[in-house]
Amino acid sequence: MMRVQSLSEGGIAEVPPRYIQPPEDRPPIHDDVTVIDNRDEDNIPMIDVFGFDSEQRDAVRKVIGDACAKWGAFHITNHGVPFELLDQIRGVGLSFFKDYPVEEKLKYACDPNSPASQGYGSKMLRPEAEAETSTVLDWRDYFDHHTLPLSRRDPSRWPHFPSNYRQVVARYSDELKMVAQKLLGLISESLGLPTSCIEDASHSDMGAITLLIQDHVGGLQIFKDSQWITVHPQSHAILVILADQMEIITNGKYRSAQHRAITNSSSPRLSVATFHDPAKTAKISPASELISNSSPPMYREVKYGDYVSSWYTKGPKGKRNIDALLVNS
Ligand SMILES: O=C(O)CCC(=O)C(=O)O
Ligand SMILES: [Fe+2]
Repeated sequence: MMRVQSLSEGGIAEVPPRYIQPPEDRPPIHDDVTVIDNRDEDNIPMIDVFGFDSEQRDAVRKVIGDACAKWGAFHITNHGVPFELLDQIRGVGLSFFKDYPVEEKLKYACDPNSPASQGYGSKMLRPEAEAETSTVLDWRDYFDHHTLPLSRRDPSRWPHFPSNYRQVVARYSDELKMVAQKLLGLISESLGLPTSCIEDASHSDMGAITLLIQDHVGGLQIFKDSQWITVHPQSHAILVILADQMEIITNGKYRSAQHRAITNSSSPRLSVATFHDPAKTAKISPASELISNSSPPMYREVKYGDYVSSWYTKGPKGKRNIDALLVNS
């Protein structure tokens, strides 16, 4: 089974064509470092959430609402997750990929035939896509963990190396779940919805946001106002990215942020993303409180599980998947 790491370390002179994006999807190249820089005032908002202190709630809710409407993504600080835990999760992740042989890691390989299967993987082509030369693969390997609800958590499926890996992943996912819940409450309230609205709609614990941290290498970009904005690494902040279900529930008032990660020719890069998703059985539709004659529903109702299936069939290109639910499409 192929992994990008084996290709990358195998002494090849050039990246195989299968991994190269078409010119229109590539960032411009400056001095051999493919990073677009942007002025500070254009950069993604940095929001102090003051430890989710109730005294600051009104003010924090307001800035979060603005960031959700304008950006669909923002950094938060004073989130309560210990810095040492952020460093530990990056540390065990990097060590897993860097310090152990691919053969050992393949013992945790994900099932290439089932979407979002837990384990060590890299994007591969389904047999029917092999012939389709337009399909581009991601130049990355990943490890997908199912962490919550606890009924889905089976740490024996997670790496046993480095030795603290499982313990750190469990602690990290528990902490990040609390942050996600607090953020979803604030985001609901910022639209005048009940605090629990987005949680209820999801039926499980979560709405639909991604919390991401990256290492010092950087390369993540967010698409805003027809340009790609580089998200500079902030070692102790957490990046919040609104996902598609949030755009549906808020009837487009808040947008899901299109994003991508670009590679460079000198350093490997690590990021850790936690995905907070509705239950597969949850029906997602615009919140009734946000619907009126002047603001008719923008999206049709969808069962989250069906949305996930269509996402894996079509792949994550652009916003195609959510656009399929537009009422006026
Ligand atoms: O590499 C990154 O930081 C982006 C990862 C990402 O967007 C994802 O896994 O959905
Ligand atoms: Fe993503």
